[in-house]
Amino acid sequence: MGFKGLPAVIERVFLDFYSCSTVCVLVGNVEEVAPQAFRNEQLSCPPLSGCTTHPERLHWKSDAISPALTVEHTALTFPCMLEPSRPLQLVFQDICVSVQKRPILKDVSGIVRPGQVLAVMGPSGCGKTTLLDCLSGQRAIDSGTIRLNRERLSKKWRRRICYVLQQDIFFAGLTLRETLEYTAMLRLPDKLPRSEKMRCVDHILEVLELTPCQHTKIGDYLNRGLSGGEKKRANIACELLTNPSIMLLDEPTSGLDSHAATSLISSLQRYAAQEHKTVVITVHQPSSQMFHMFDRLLLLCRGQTAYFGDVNRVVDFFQDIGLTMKSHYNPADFILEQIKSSPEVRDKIIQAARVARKSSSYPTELNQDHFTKNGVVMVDFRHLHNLLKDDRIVANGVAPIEETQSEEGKQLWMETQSHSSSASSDSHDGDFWLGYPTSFYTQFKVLSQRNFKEARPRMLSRLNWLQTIGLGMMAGALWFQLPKTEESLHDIQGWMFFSQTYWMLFALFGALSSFPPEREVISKERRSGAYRLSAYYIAKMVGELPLVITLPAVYHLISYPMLGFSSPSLFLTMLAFLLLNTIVAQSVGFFVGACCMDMNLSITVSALYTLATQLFGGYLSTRFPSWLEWVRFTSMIHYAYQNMQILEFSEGPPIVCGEQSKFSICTTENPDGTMNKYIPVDAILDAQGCTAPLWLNTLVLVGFLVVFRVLGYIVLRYVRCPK
Ligand SMILES: Nc1ncnc2c1ncn2[C@@H]1O[C@H](COP(=O)(O)OP(=O)(O)OP(=O)(O)O)[C@@H](O)[C@H]1O
Repeated sequence: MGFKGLPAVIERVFLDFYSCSTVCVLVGNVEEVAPQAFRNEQLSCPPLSGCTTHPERLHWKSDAISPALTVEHTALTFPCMLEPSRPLQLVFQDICVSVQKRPILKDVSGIVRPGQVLAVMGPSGCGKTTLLDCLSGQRAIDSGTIRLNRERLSKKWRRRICYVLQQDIFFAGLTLRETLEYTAMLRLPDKLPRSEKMRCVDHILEVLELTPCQHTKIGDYLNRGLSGGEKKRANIACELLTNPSIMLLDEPTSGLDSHAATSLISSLQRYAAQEHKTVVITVHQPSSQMFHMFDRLLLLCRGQTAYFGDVNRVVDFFQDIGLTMKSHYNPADFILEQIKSSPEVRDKIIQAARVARKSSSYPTELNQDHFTKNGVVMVDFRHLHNLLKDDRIVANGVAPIEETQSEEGKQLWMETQSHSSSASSDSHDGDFWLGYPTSFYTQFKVLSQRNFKEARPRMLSRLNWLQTIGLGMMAGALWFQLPKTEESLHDIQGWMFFSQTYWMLFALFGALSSFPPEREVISKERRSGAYRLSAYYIAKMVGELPLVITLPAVYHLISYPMLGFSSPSLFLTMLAFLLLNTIVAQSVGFFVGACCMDMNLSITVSALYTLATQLFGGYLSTRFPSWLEWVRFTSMIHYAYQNMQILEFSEGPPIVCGEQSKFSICTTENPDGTMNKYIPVDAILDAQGCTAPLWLNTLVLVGFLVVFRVLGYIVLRYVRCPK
């Protein structure tokens, strides 16, 4: 097989700005030719995966044996080596949803083809968001069907559908670019090199005109960052990155000025047309210019279809039932006014929409029996097929369309054929679309980096540094160079108890407050199938670890030597135990934060627990009513405090007995007639009614750590899982 001249063609294709996403149509023996061709050319970017590793994805004409290899390309505008996403036709039939027996959607049907934009309009509360929730698979429907091409919507499609929510949910402290970079690292497949992922980010920023503000923080109501419109576009940008087949956007234009809204819809419309995406947008009151950018319109009225069809025919539809629009009037305003005018007019419109369903121009895919007639699947793939033919788009699983008698261009696929083609398409891109896009390791790495970056300004804020240094100095000054005598014993224990309690509560409440804002982002990302919960959870623990131990370490560094430094090894051991206790308390904070959706409730629960754990810690009181004795064993401060005492009093300088000692060991003579000069550590602990050794206390603390972290995971996994 000769392919002289090919290098130039390939080079041209690949050096094009859109090089790496160019869909190649190789006509020839692809198994032999393509890999060799791509190998021979030292391409500036790794070869298109679809061309090399998945030859079946190519538009393949085995009978077209050409002496020269022909390479054609389409200007798909995704500038990186993403898998070409398979165009999907979205068909929903007779969707019914009710909440507490109140119908929210009633027999709502529609169809959107690849390259089309469907606008869902209607008065507030008519069910637009509910419909998008259903189409994204995030809300169960009572009856009806939702199909992508010919297959019913199921969980496996979730990564092909992107759902841009009405709310803009982000980490406020990250910049726009950081947000997009982390999204790209998490949601684009591992086989794409980092440089390619960054190219995708650059491209999306450019397409959505976000480049000038890429280094601006997202911001929130306290710290201003991106404007409302920029946040909206950032929201869309995050979803676009994954190159989905279907885009659902809930009111993307709300809060934007008329120009920004029109320009956004225009970008989306161009994007849908060029890249054959299926787009559904809910809008409230579009301008006339924006209205005409949509291809199809679904008008909802109290959960029922008031119109479904071409945008350009809606005015005629209203005219046919005697509702005439004045010239130069915005059709969007006109139809919404009619729908809201009076119950009679409303009923008339809904009735007319029902009649229209029976007309011959109504899409046949929306007929009840379309997908099941005679055991065959009838799909109108005319549009898809034309796209494939005209634009040389090669879509996974759509390529082997066999044209039968093409009455009105309809394709008749035997069930068996369609299934085999589907199976192959699903299997060859299964890793990306059906499994997670990235490995556990990548998810863990990226999420821990993101967690560190996001949490650092919060946990190591200037205020926290000031507080820590001030507190360390204050504690050091208060307990400065205490003599190791029985008279000072209570004060030394005071430093230990205070240091333990303060840092444990600091970590607990820190973990608690980090959860509510983070949970929204995590739920959104998990719903879209971006990563495993386990990867997030472990990454959160690891990413925040250096942050949670920094301040207690600084405090210890300042206050402990001021208290009285005896040896470096004791200093380090005390530090290690202080940090262990802090991490244990953080686990409790994770658990409570995961359990309680309500911040007030979680603060109340934590305050109760921490007060109890302090009271039973062994410093404030050593005598407990017998029926409350057991509570001290649930107090993490009890174990932490015991450990500090064991270390300090056994490894450090011994405590000299007081003149009028309350310890019997100091007042009782030894058998050899001598008196004890020092108070042994056991005697100090005995006085508090505790004698557990260091290893046992440590084991219990580690048990607290493991149990609460595992419980936190179980709660997030099974109780607070995003719907
Ligand atoms: N989980 C729910 N519980 C109770 N009512 C609900 C629930 N979900 C939706 N509804 C009700 O269903 C109706 C449709 O809500 P939906 O959010 O879909 O409307 P919408 O058309 O998107 O409104 P808007 O344009 O104001 O955003 C509303 O009356 C809403 O109160």
